[in-house]
Amino acid sequence: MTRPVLVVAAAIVDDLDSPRELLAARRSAPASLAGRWEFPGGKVDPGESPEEALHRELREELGVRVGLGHELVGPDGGAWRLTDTYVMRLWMAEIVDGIPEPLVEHDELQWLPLGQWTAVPWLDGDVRIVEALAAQYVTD
Ligand SMILES: Nc1nc2c([nH]c(=O)n2[C@H]2C[C@H](O)[C@@H](COP(=O)(O)OP(=O)(O)OP(=O)(O)O)O2)c(=O)[nH]1
Repeated sequence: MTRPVLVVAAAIVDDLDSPRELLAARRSAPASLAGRWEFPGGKVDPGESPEEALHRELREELGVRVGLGHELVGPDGGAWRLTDTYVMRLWMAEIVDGIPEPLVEHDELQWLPLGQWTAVPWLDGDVRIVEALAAQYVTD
């Protein structure tokens, strides 16, 4: 069996200490994934640490600089299995510079209010992740 490819992504929230809104990104490509929502991020390049890759992807995809919070540790060796090919690690994050825009790979961004984090059609592999995330932050 070949090793899964590591994807790193961010659950970008308005405030790491008290999240009210989560940033979801709608994929524009490839056609099989277009129209579904995901956590911004991407694959780790050779020689990069996961955190370096995440900062690079967020700069390229959204034009923002972020501060990272805790990692949402998954059930698959600490990560989240997405498909036969991909496994993902996900960090909480907060924007420290820039206004996010859908620069590449996405055609829309949406700040989802707490209580509505599962309300858009996420990629199949992300559904259980966003449910686990939402369960951490209960609406008052
Ligand atoms: N970024 C991201 N990818 C996800 C998520 N959920 C999910 O199943 N994936 C899948 C979609 C892709 O098949 C794969 C990651 O690929 P990607 O297209 O984001 O990676 P990348 O930015 O490095 O892409 P590229 O340079 O190779 O075009 O993981 C998610 O929440 N975020």
